[in-house]
Amino acid sequence: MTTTEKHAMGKGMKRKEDPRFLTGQGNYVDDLVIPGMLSMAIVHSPYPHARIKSIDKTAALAVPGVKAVITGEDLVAASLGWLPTFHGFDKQMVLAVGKVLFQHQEVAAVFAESREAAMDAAELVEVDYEPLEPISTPFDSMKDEVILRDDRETKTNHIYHWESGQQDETEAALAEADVTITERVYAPRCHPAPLEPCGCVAQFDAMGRLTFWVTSQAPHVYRTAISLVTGIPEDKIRVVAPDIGGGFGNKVPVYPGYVCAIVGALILKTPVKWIETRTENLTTTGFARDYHMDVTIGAKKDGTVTALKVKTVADHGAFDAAADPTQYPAGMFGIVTGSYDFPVAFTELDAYFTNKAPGGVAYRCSFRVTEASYAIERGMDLLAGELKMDPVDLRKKNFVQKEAFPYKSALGFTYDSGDYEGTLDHALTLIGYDELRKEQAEKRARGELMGIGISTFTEVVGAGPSKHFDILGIKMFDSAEVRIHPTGTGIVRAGTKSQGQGHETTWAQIVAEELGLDPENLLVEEGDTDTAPYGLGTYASRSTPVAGAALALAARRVREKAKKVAAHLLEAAEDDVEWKDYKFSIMGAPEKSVTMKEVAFAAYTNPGEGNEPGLEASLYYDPPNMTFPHGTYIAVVDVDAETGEVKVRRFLAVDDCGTIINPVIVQGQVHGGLTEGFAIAFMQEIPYDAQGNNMAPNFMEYLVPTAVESPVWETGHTVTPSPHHPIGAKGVGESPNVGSPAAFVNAVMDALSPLGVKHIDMPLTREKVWQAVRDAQGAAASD
Ligand code: PCD
Ligand SMILES: [Cu+]
Repeated sequence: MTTTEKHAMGKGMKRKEDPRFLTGQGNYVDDLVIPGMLSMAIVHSPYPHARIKSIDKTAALAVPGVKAVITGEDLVAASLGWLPTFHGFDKQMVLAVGKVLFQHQEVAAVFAESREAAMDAAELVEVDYEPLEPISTPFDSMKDEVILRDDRETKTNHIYHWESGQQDETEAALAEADVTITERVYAPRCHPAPLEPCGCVAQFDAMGRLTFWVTSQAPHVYRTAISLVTGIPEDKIRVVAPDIGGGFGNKVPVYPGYVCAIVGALILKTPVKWIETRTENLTTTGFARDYHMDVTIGAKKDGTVTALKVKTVADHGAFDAAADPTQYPAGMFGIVTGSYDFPVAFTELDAYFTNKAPGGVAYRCSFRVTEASYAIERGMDLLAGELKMDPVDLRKKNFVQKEAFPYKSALGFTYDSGDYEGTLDHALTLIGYDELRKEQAEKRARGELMGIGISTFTEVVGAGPSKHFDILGIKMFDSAEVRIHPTGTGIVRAGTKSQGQGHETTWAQIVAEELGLDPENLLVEEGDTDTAPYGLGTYASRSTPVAGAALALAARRVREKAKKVAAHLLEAAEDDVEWKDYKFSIMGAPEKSVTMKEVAFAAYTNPGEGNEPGLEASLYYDPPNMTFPHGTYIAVVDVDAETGEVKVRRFLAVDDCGTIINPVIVQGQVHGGLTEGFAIAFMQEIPYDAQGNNMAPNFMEYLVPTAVESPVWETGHTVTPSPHHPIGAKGVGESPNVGSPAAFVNAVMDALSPLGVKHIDMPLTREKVWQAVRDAQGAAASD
């Protein structure tokens, strides 16, 4: 077996990056130390809503080692008071001016010789606040009794209205339906909480060129954004994202701290480092979800669905800093019809300001896909309950059929491919569904609460075709560069940036497969804007669908060039040379062949007359469509009626992400995402009390499950390639987070259904489950 075959596509090659991580030698932003570097700390507002009467820097400046304190007014004077938000509907204050709008909002920045001095001094910045009435729900906000943003012309807390689909037809179909269900389901405000918080180092060199090391999922977009905000010419900016300890969508937006660090480095003429604390990460940077969704489904008696309506109220916090593509304020929420063939559908959304932190990032979700998937998968279970049908039968009855692809959904997406029933059947066999239902019936007869929850989700990932998708006007393509050295090794660069996903391995595998080289000897480099081709970065599971395609096509371009050199070496006409079994050979005479390694050497030493020397290519890829991964997830739970405790006894995830590049990495992605989905379903929320206080500002309140709490994950897969992707691959990183919350909740609701409990909003904490059981028993007793 050749090294290519050993490590090629579909093989579970060990992750090339792991030796560095496993031996503690990763290179994170906080590892960077530059002589003379200052540390920055931020002053945060204790109030969710207050007028700033004055700020006194005197005491802070007196702390030994403190070099400067800047406030919002200083930034406004330098025309740096506001940041553009990604989709361009709003702007965000860098440091508060006039008013603070959420608890923990950034008010001032302190620069000092040590982190300790900066933090001590931050506590001594005296801000005189006049507290104002806070608004902590969008339902209060929509009354417009208090207008939160006086900087905006429109005197309302309403940010925007978005809708999609056929309203009249949907209403008519719902009116005619034999059965309808309707339920408000809430996707709670949660937080990606990467283990490494956000941070940066800003340094200007003697020529005035800025190098900015930062925890960024999208370094090129940062470079452009920094240039647009600060006026520094883009060629005078280098953004470097070194190793990143998890991103999960949190490291897509540009944050106020970054602007402050750059300003500090500029005025103090010395490098500045800023590393967030855990509390800063949880309270000020991109939250996720916070969607209140009214789901209505209409169906015939036999279970055939006839219409879907979803009306959402979205809480965007103090600034509309949601990280969504420009033309998609509610992201890809239009995927809410899921895996089901709805003849008509209508969805609308209204977003409001509140005195809560800004964000609305795509936490392991291709922009609001998790919310949409949760809404439809809960809705289908509620409908099954209403019709007294098995949720499996109801789903099978309504699946988009395998033959129907490409399938145009009622909300306008063209699904590329899928085999929903095949995947579901595979999952039912793997988990032994019929046996489980039998066991459940026996337990129910004994009064025990066992539940089985299903989610058969469809996702949309790989933004995107540039005619529809852009961020700040920058089209969402991606890029790759492949350069092969004389000895047949090489360097591969892409516009993406791994935060733990394993691109150093999978990108090498894609190129190795196309070129017949050893992926161990293809160095993958991402994240440095001085060297990587321009790309939109890694989030929304777009890297494999977009950059993965660019890599395969760039490698094929290299192969085309190599073919000319091969023809020269084989003394044959180019047309008589073919690429087969990872080698160039003469058609009909396979014994005459040359390897890519031989061709690479010749490309630099003996390319042949008229052939361009060297062996490299770069390519920008604009995908024709997105990819639509799907899966069937099944959770089995036991609920203790006495304590409200839920035990996830089994959890099976069968994913279909098209062609698999590395099955071990895919399995790791699924395990990680399921653990996050489990946390979201059972323990994680960033709640605000009625006074606007953030009630989960640290890991004592915001719970992250360890291996002890997490269930054992069972996995499986089916393979339905994407027809338009050069290697047939779809994204997978987000699927487990998108598909699992509904499976967990459906399982708990199935367990509680004998008591008549229909729905509980996440997180399904012991208290909530216990309370629901008690309420149901109380209601039964008083009947
Ligand atoms: N078919 C297939 C697919 C895929 N793959 C693999 O897997 C991974 C992933 O992929 P994707 O799906 O494409 O994705 P990406 O783009 O790369 O990434 C992103 C994602 O990813 C995930 N995962 C992870 N992991 C880790 N470790 N870390 C992190 O941070 C993270 N994050 C998360 C998130 S959240 Mo967003 O951002 O929210 O939107 S989105 C996201 C890579 O490596 C690849 O290559 C394979 O193999 N095959
Ligand atoms: Cu989302």
